[in-house]
Amino acid sequence: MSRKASDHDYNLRSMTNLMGDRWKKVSDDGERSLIKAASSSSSISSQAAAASSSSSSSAAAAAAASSTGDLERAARKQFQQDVTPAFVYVLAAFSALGGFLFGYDTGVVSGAMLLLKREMRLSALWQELLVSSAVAAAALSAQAGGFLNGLFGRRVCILLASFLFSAGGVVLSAAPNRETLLVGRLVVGLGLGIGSMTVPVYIAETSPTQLRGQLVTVNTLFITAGQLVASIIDGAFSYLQHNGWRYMLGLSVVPAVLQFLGFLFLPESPRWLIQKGLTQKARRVLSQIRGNQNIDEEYDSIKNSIEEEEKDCGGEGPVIWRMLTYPPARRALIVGCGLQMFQQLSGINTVMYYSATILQMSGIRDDKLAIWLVAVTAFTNFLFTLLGVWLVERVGRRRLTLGSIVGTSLSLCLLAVGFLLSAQHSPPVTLHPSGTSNATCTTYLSCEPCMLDPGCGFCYRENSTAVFASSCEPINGASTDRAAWGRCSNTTVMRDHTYWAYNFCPTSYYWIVLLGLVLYLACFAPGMGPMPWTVNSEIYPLWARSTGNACSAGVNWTFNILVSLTFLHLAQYLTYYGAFFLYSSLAMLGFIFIYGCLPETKGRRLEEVESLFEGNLCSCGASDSDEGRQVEYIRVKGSNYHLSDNDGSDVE
Ligand SMILES: O[C@H]1[C@H](O)[C@@H](O)[C@H](O)[C@@H](O)[C@H]1O
Repeated sequence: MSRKASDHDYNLRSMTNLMGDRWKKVSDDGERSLIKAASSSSSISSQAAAASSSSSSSAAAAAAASSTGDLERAARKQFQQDVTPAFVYVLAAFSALGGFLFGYDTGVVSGAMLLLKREMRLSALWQELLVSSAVAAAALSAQAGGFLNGLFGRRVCILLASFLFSAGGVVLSAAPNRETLLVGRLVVGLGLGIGSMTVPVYIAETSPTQLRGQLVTVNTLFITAGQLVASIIDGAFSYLQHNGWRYMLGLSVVPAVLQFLGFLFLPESPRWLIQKGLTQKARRVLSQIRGNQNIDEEYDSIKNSIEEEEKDCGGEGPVIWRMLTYPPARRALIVGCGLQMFQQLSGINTVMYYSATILQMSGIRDDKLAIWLVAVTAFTNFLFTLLGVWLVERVGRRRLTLGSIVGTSLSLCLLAVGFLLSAQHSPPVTLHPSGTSNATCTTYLSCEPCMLDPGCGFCYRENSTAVFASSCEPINGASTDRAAWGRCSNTTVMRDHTYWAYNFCPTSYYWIVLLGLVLYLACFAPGMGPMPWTVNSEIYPLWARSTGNACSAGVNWTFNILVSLTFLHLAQYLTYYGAFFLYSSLAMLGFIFIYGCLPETKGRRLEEVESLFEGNLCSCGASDSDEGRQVEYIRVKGSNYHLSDNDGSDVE
């Protein structure tokens, strides 16, 4: 069937001629109203039908638009109004509170620990336990989340996660001793695991195709917002030496309760309902979240795909076994877990954690100021994730991830070069006091080996041109913020220009490291930060979606903990530059993996994505050419969408 453009239609073919290279144009100009849709003619017909059913306002809007640019803008705006009822945004926002809690609870603990270790006299082991227990619990509970999602649905799991976040927050803020703190962190960790795997799935399953990438990416934006707010709260309450940590850890209860209350009223995912045979309810929910659109086609497509899946993949045994033995699902699982693994191996959490030190290297030695500057790092991460939200539906997941990981790898190299130059020009130790309890520290000849020894720190004076009167001294017990004795045993910043550097060396190459840090965040945050979550929410067939996301979220948390726990040892054995060169090479490996294996899912219905994994695992990259099979539709002036294939011909 050939769709004719009405008199009022804007002819896409002539428009694209006018534009020359349409793809470049689309990504160059966000206002262009070319919206790509999947190639299935059925999906097109329903979208077009839906669009034509509410056309009167669009005519008025477009009539006012006189230039091509205005027409395109009007078309895009009208399209979004017609196709996306506000309810979808409400759903996404309440769900993404889970992302916020993810970011807040993982971010706030470092600031809380600074106060806690003094007040509760925590040993290094207990500090490590309190930080890592939540992440370890998350890695495990993500697996349980997969099972619970399949059994009770997305909504119940989000309710459970927000309940755990709230309960954990209350326990933490009221904790009388370290054992109770540990229980609180474990409860929060259980919430983290379940929430982190459920929220992206729920958003993906409720969003319309053309907005799905953006809305799921908003969840990662909320993660970075949570990290940003955590760093601000850490900064603010660090002045409250007594009980400040109770507020830091307890404040997460607010968004958690808000999410819990919201989800008492929000609906279950229609896809899960159809899978469970609750078809009437599913239709009601679909109508509710699709507003004035005709839902028949979407409903039928989900239902058909479930029936087909049951025929094709309805083998016996646990879902994970069926996934491993059914090639398309197995390939999707490898891609999903690989993406999450490479996200963490690119060192994001080390770089974020280490940013305070990098900033101290740049000459900011006041601890309080360094805490605030961590908020600047978190803000940069947030800002560039926002760029990712804007780019994901414009350039697609594949290109965004590839570009991001190349940039990430190069900026890690730059960071490493900065550290290498700093190490090569490390200031010498000029004073060697004798007769002290820790003889090893006093034997180091320069700052670099002294700084890399976890038991020692560098104490020095400096004027505008050089470092002098420097010594390597043991730390004061478990505390790393001052020396055990001598000039640096009082406080971190001395009045007479004597400084204590625990995990950095004074260097004039700090600007390279600082540049590396900014470039790293600018490259990582739009792509490698959000895309692993976004892609995982889309690539599994419905029967395998909960389990697939549970596994990949588990991989994310496991590598998160592995990378954080090994960083200091890595730095000790390989030095800082060695560690960052290693992360850079791992990111390069990640590039090869993504180039070979990640297909483009943009513009495809969730039910259509499985077909992308039907070839060989590493021929997915070829799916860039799938764009040749996609069509674009645009609605301007009148009531119809004009459909055109990539070669400009009308769609049959
Ligand atoms: O996608 C998120 C995000 O990039 C965060 O900044 C990071 O801390 C998480 O580990 C990651 O999973």
